[in-house]
Parts: sequence; C-alpha cells; structure tokens
Amino acid sequence: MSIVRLSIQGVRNIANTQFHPGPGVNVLHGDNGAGKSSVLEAIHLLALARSFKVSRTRTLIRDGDDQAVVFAELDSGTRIGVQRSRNGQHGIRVNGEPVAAVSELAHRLPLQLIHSDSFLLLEGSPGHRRQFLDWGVFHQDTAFHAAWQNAQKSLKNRNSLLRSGRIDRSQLAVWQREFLLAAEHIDALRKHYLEGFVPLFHQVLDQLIELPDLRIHYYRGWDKSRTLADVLDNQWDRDIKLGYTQSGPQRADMRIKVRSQAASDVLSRGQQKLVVCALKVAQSLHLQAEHNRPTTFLVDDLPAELDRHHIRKLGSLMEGLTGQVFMTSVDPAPLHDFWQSPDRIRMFHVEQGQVFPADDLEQPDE
Ligand SMILES: Nc1ncnc2c1ncn2[C@@H]1O[C@H](COP(=O)(O)OP(=O)(O)OP(=O)(O)O)[C@@H](O)[C@H]1O
Repeated sequence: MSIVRLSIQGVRNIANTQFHPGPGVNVLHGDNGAGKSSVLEAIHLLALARSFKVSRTRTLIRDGDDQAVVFAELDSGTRIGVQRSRNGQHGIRVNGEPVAAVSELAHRLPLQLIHSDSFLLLEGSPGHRRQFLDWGVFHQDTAFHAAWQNAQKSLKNRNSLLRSGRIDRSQLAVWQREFLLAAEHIDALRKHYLEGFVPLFHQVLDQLIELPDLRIHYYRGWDKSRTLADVLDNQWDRDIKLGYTQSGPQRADMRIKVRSQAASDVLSRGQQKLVVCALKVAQSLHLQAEHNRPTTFLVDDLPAELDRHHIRKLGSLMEGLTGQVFMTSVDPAPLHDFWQSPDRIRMFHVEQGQVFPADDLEQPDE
C-alpha cells in the first residue's frame, strides 16, 4: 500500500501543506530547518500516532496550534487520518470510522525508520533490539500482539505483588502461570521469526559490505538450559528484594557481535550505519516475502557518514524495495548518481514548512 496524497497540518514548522508522493523513492530536499524531518514526523504520526523521537513528543505540534493532523489517501482507496492534541490524546480514523487501537494503524502501514537514533540498535540498551525484533514478529504473526499483551499484564501484576510486602500465594500462582505461558509463546514466535530473518539479513549485508565475522545472537531472557519456571523459583528471594521479575521475555536481546565483541565497539560509524540499514531492509524484504506486504521507509539524512560507493549500493537496495521510501537530504547532489532508474525517483523541495514538487532530478553544482 502506498500513500498517493498526504496532507499535513500543525506538525512542527508545517502549518498546512499537501503533496502527492510517488510509489517508489521520494527525496525531500531543502535547507536546514526547512521542514524535511517534519514531513517524516508527519508520516510517522500517521503510522504510529506518535513522534519518532520521544524527546520531540512535546514539540511535535506546531507552536500556536492545538493539534497536529495528518491525513493520507492510499492507492487502495483507504483514507487514514490521525490527530494528536497537546494533552497527548490521539484520534485515529480509517475511512471516516474511529479506530481505537494504534496496533491497527501499525498493521496497515508497516514503517521502518532510519535516522540518527537508529545507531541505538547497535549501541543502545537491549530494549532497542527487542523493539526491532518484535516489529518483525508482530508483522509476521497475528498471535504475537495478544501474547505480548498477556506477558505485559501478568508481569505487571507479578511485580506489584512482589512489591506489596505480603505475598498472596494463590494470586501469585495465577499471574505466574499466565506469565509462563505467554513467555514460552513469545520466545517460540521470536525464534521462528529469526530462523527466516537471519539468513536474509546476511544476504543483504553481503550486498552492502564485507563483514564475514558479524553474527546475531538471540538471548531469550532466561538461561537457555533451564525452564523459566525453574529460573523464577531460584530467583524468588532476589526478585522480592528488587521488586521486579529479573528474567523472562521482557529481558530478551538480539546481540550483534563481531567475533566476541559488540559490533558497536568494533565497527566504524559508517559501517554501523550500513549494518543498521541492512537489518531494516532485510526486515522489510522478509515481510514482503512472507506476507507480500510492502514497508514504508523513512530515511533521514542518509548520505551522512557514508562514502559515494556505499551510498550507491544502498541506493540500489532502496530502489529494489516494493514500498515507498521518503528520504531527506540538505543537498540533493550526493544523491545525484545514486539511482539505477532516476525516472522512478520523485523529488520534492521543502521550504518554510511547504512541500513543492521538483520536476527533474537536480544537477549537482559544477
Ligand atoms: N513545535 C514547533 N513549532 C514550530 N516550529 C518548530 C516546532 N518544532 C520545531 N520547529 C522548527 O521547525 C523547523 C523545521 O525542523 P526540521 O527538523 O523539520 O528541519 P529539517 O529541514 O529537517 O532540517 P535539517 O536539515 O537541519 O535537519 C526548525 O526550524 C525547527 O526549529
């Protein structure tokens, strides 16, 4: 599904603008502060009802406006509207009908984001990698969302009991049983996903850069040689002391290593960016292959940190994606010889929060 018309109101410096993206790669170029990332923010809001940077949530709505509103028409004819107000409330409509769950939006418009925070996938806490892994599992298997919600609920209740000071054993047994069931289910779904994803990731990575020693190691969140029930029994005293459950799928990780060291410690900044791009591109190729569903890509300032050779390689990978790509760049020149089929690239100029179509690929300055 691709967006054929996008209308944005009240997002950062965008008062009101609309444009018609193409089905392939869309390049948004313009000066610093023009509003390029704000357009990406708007598409992110449309797909997930929130900003892509937590720190930006408060500044997502344009100064002086009460709300941000993004509306899109998809090539399928579906109309999606998302509105977010200053108190954090959001309203979602699909074909005019209100929709309660953000997960329904996420399901309709699978979205991948590549921007400065994407490095956290390698150098950040396990939570960033779990979020990445679960994006894939969520889109692969409809059972995942319910299992994940069950795990969250039973974990929250177990943790409240741990902190309560007086443990009601029968209550604890109920939550623990739910938690164990959900944990096993989540682990099985994550493992199944990785069996398909990891070989594809290596194929994509090989097209971009030679890193033969790079490996993905899945950690399920508890000792692989014991059952979670056994681990929880053993950790009981410490769980009570800490007031939370130390093991379970909420502690899973997908460690990315070069030999035995963390990839973020060994690889250069540019190499890390290529690994992150390979992870995200592979995830969308996997979704395409398994469910014939395209992914929309938001790519903020791709050329930064990459040499021409790798920009070109990444460009041809991006062109090969079946979903739409929205890419920002201050200067379109580094992207000039980036494309195999320049006629399929749509260029837009962004200026003072307005998006204008630019008819042709601009020539780099001599
Ligand atoms: N809530 C807001 N209301 C009005 N303007 C805002 C708000 N939040 C941010 N801005 C401004 O919006 C402008 C556009 O920011 P944006 O990040 O979209 O620019 P950009 O074109 O991506 O720039 P760069 O190339 O520097 O990354 C900036 O001048 C920023 O200060």
